[in-house]
Amino acid sequence: MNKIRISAVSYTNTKPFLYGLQHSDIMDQIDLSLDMPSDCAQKLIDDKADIGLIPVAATLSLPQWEIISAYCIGAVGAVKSVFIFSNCDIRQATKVQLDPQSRSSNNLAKVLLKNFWKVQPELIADAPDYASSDDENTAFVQIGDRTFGKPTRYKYVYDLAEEWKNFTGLPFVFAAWIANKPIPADFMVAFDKALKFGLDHRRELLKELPKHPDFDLEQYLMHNLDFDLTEDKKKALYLFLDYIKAL
Ligand SMILES: C=C(O[C@@H]1C=C(C(=O)O)C=C[C@H]1O)C(=O)O
Repeated sequence: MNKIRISAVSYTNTKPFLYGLQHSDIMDQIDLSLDMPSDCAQKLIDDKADIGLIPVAATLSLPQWEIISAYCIGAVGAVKSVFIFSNCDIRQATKVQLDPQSRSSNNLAKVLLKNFWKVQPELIADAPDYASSDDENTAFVQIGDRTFGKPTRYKYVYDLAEEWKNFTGLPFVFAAWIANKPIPADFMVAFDKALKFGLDHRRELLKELPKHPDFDLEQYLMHNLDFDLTEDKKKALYLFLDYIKAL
């Protein structure tokens, strides 16, 4: 049988899932690659992967897709790794530079700017150095491990999962395990069992991970990230997709 090709996110947020997969027999059935989120999405769109932990915003570019797991990369309140960093209040920003590695958070920023903050800064998708600008009124989106320790460096810091909660009262789903074709049911059961093993062993995993001097990894993996794809998170996911379609 051909191996099932899986693209997972290469950030710390996905380490519990990797721990579970690497401690299970399912590794023999899969061909696993670790990619930045925008590439996870592109691999599923180009049919270079069968399953991806993809930014949920990218489902809008897939002709066929199905959620195949009860787990996700989500948050109920502040997530601590998805931000708009700014030197001015976001309502005064004239430009917002987007993170090329992101699909969901760039869209979340757009949804919040339009519907929550009700402002229309210029959105820049391909800034040569998107995370730095001399201009006081240029803000930027950034996701993942590159944000660790950064919130103290900016005058205005917006945690986008927290702002979404302020806006909608709902949790948020950044990425979900999505397939672009039917996947055998017995594989899905074994896959979720492996993911759950990883989540249940986060304390063991934490002992293996390098320490960050200015970031609380334990708080992040145990509390800020919320991995259960609950009914409320699904509701938030479909609401988010509706907001993106209306941009
Ligand atoms: C919480 C995070 O969620 C992520 C954000 C994503 C996006 O913006 O497209 C995609 C996958 C997740 O890794 C993060 O990266 O920090």
